[in-house]
Amino acid sequence: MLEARDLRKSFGAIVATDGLSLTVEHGRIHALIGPNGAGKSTALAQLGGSLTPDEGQVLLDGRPIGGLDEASRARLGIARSFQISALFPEMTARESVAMAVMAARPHHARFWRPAATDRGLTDPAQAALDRLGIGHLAHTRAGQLAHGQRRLLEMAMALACRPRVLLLDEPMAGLGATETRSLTEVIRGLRPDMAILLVEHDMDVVFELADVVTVLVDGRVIASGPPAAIRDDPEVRRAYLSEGDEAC
Ligand SMILES: Nc1ncnc2c1ncn2[C@@H]1O[C@H](COP(=O)(O)OP(=O)(O)OP(=O)(O)O)[C@@H](O)[C@H]1O
Repeated sequence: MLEARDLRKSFGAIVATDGLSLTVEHGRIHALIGPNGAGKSTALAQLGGSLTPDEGQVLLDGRPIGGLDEASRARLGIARSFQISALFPEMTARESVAMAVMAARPHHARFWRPAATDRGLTDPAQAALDRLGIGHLAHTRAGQLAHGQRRLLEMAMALACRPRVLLLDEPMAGLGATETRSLTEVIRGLRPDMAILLVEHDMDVVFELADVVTVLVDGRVIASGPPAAIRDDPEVRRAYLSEGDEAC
């Protein structure tokens, strides 16, 4: 569904993406792992459209989308977790999600109608909050939510756009054990409906959820395949897994 073909991206002398090719398929969770600075976030940014590759192609359903910006890709169904810190803390959870729904609509000539009262926006927003188990927080201001609740709100905002492809950059970062458990179940529940690319440092989560694991080191793919094969791959163990979590 979403494909990267031979992507290359450098920042000065740093080669952050060095010929990355991967395919994220519908109904599958594809994890992208690797040590610090391996190029995971840079790869995600190129797929999401916030960063332009120096070379290579990004394709959705076989069609090149490299010329589209992040907003245009979102309208095609590629969602990325929003950064809640960039939002207004005064907005309620439901208003925040309603804004995300509006932004993802192809024809959002709705500015004359407040997002907070437009049922066409608030109903899907409430449904997304309910799906993540935070429906009861609909009228709580984003700035008053606990960290774990904010992460769930970010996810609700991404889901409210009914994405076909979901790009997740470290969704478990900063979550406690219980929150990690519940977000893992949420992501598992999304699998049948979309293609998911997951960048995550928590290896328990990765190996529990992923159908395919791609390992990046210095911007290059050193291995890609089913979790069991990746876990046993000697090069992966040497480069990454055997170094433990502190190598993440
Ligand atoms: N905007 C930028 N300008 C300069 N260098 C950058 C920029 N973005 C990333 N880099 C560099 O590119 C390399 C890859 O970074 P990236 O953040 O993609 O790695 P990562 O695998 O996501 O790391 P982490 O696991 O620590 O988040 C690193 O060496 C990083 O310092």
